[in-house]
Amino acid sequence: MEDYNNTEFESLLSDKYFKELEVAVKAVQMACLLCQRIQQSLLSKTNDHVQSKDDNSPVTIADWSVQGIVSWVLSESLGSDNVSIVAEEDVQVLSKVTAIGLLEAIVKTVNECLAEAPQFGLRAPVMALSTSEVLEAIDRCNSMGGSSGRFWVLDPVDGTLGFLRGDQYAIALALIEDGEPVLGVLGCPNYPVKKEWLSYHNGYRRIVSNLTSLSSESWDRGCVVYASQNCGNAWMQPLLHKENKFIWPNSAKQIKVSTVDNPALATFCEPVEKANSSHSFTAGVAHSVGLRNQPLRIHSMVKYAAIARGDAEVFMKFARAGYKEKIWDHAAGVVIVQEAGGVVTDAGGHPLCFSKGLYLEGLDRGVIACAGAKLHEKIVKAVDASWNSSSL
Ligand SMILES: Nc1ncnc2c1ncn2[C@@H]1O[C@H](COP(=O)(O)OS(=O)(=O)O)[C@@H](OP(=O)(O)O)[C@H]1O
Ligand SMILES: [Mg+2]
Repeated sequence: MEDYNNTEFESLLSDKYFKELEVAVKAVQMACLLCQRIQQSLLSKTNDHVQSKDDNSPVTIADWSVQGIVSWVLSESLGSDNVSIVAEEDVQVLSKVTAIGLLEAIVKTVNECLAEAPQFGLRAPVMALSTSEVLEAIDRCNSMGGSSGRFWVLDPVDGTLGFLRGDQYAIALALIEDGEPVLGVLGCPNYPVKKEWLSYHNGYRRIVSNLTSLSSESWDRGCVVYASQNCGNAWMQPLLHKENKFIWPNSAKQIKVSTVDNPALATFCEPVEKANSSHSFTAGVAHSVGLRNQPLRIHSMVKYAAIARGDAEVFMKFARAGYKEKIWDHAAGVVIVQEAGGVVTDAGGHPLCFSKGLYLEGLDRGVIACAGAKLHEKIVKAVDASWNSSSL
């Protein structure tokens, strides 16, 4: 990881999407702070057994509120006529009479968060947004994607389980133009900026910081990683801390994938839940290439950030037959890994297809992201060789 360098950032300054990137990074930074607060209050309750995403759960409030603020910030800065968003959550749910309490909590959370906009160099609403204005912002997230024009893709809280467990989750925002992801921004509110902290479970890091009154700054909790297509650079910024002012692009550092190209020396990264990706299949592939390291299991798209930052070399996701991968679970991560020097394809070696609506249509078996082309070629071959003997 190298320090921020003006010459490299020049390539972004002249980038076609520079304005969009700046607004997207600021919106995701704001959303990260919102999610950190909600996750903190969730974990400080005696309610240790929260394991579901019921209608009024904190993660539901976080999901909708992030959708509201990202949509509002993008529209305010870029013009609402230019903003079309595909997002995970279905707005119909909020129109139900039974959702009144939920809606009140969302409006409050959105307004608290938007009041902080000036800290990020953005305009806050003149008056607190009304319920109908919040609903209007959320309702803008009704695009169905497609192969032409521009649309944003948002996963407001990716890795619901990680969020509920006090572990990793991501806020993922990408811009797609004519079917191609051109910008990717991943907010990782619990992913440590310093690699040394990675070997400790997030719960442990939290306990240590409470016991020793280490502030979250001391272990640099949380970062935003981002990239613009064809810039050949990807960047990481720590999350903004209380009272600080966000200066674009404050303390951005360039990130690069690992240089390890021998699969036997690589670290594999995969979903935590074996229901989401076959652990036995990926263990078989790992074994076949002589890999000895334990897999790094991380909730959510933070896995893409881990590859882009060089914390792991291979990310594989092989869902059960019949499951269709969604575009919002991959778009941001793909741009970031590719610009950091990595390669992302399906198991047939084809690029992921973001132009056919909400799903990665035509995906061959699963997703493979690697730190470089040589390593990728070897992993694709190993997957092919293991596939026929697998039960997937
Ligand atoms: N059965 C199944 N198979 C594959 N993928 C699934 C499945 N169910 C859900 N999902 C999607 O996976 C998203 C969570 O990503 P991960 O698989 O990386 O999560 S985890 O590490 O297992 O927690 C998760 O994103 P969120 O819903 O935003 O959390 C889902 O979109
Ligand atoms: Mg998701």
